[in-house]
Amino acid sequence: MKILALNCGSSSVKYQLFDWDNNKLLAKGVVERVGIGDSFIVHEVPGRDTLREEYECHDHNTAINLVVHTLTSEEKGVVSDIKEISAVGHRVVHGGEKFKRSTLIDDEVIKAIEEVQHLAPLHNPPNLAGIRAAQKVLPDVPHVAIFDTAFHQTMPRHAYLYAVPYEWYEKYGVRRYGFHGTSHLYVSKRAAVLLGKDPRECNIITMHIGNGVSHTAIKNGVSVDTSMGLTPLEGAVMGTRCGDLDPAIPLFMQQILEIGPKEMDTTLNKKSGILGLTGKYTDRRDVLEGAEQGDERCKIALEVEAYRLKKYIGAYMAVLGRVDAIVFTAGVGENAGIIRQMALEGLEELGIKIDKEKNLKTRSKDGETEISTPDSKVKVFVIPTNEERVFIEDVVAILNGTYKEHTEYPYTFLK
Ligand SMILES: Nc1ncnc2c1ncn2[C@@H]1O[C@H](COP(=O)(O)OP(=O)(O)O)[C@@H](O)[C@H]1O
Ligand SMILES: CC(=O)OP(=O)(O)O
Ligand SMILES: [Mg+2]
Repeated sequence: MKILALNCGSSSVKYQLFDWDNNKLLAKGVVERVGIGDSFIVHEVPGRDTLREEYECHDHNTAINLVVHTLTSEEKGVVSDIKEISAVGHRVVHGGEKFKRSTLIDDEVIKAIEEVQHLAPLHNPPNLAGIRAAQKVLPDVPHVAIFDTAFHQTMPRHAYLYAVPYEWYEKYGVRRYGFHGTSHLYVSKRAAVLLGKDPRECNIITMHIGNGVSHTAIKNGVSVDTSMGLTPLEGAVMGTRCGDLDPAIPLFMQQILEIGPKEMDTTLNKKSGILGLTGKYTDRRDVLEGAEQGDERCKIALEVEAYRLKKYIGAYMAVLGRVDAIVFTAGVGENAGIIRQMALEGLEELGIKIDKEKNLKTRSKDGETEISTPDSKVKVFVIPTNEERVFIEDVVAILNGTYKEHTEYPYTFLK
């Protein structure tokens, strides 16, 4: 059984093709700059040279066709016929309150995803475009939706409710949903394996720091609080998103700048965060280099980002009471030792001690690594995330009728 995992972002399509029966990754890759111009595909097949090819993709439909063409092409491909693909798993960022688990896609599911797409405007529309395009090229196989929000549906109401008129929740679904669920699920379970414990006995803080950034407090294996909210705009400082803010600021600035809510929404989602603070960069590699060369705005951006990370660690330690481990993951969390150090320094009294040298050296390519000292009460791990692995396992479990709640261990990566 060969399963295709698709993660359609606003301007990219990430994919993995996995041979389940032989437990083997056949290929993975990404189409970048979809709909922007100068798009290209990076296609990796284990044991072969990585391929990078320019190919203009004006929309997600073209990008999905390119992915399928690349996977089935004679010289670059890994399957000879598209019919070898048995099912497709799609990341869907916002599932609202309706989806507490992964679900086989039908017209009703698509309708429900459409109904909440205004809550994740950067994410759900491309997710839907990806589903439609993939259904067109693979009409006869099951397609499964895997929701970012599903993992967080265990949050208690005191964590997911905002202190606004209660009818906003009842009538309009205004509450905290949380995102990056498959990443928080994957790395927290892997942390339990590293701790040698049952995930249901572990209290873990997961720090997903990529372009989008979110943190989760996981108590006895389930999400009890998370930093993103109604939309993926709340919480940490992100590449282009502001994160936590005095809610008066947008109203105040809308009046001063004489702009409407749409423009404000664009500013907070696309022109804030690291980009807003530096005025030029979103990629932390650029920011780190800038800071090293003395650029004051890059230094400020790093300080603000790291300080916010530290605040969430403190908050979630209070939420959990006892913490077994803190996990850093995603592009920045896995690779930027200096940002991890800035977030963790000064927390020794709280039982968090870092091996400074090891931390600074640790990168994604090193695999799962403990960066705390042996006498640190709280273990700190860098764990490369693998959201697509969760998609694939959910698809297989749904097809086999063995799908269970995640606390009941359907996942093979727990071994
Ligand atoms: N070596 C590195 N040092 C610092 N940051 C890095 C490094 N490698 C990648 N990143 C950061 O990771 C980000 C992308 O992370 P990723 O998890 O792939 O995000 P997303 O899935 O949200 O696109 C980049 O914007 C970049 O800032
Ligand atoms: C929800 C979210 O922010 O996702 P990403 O990090 O992929 O942008
Ligand atoms: Mg991501």
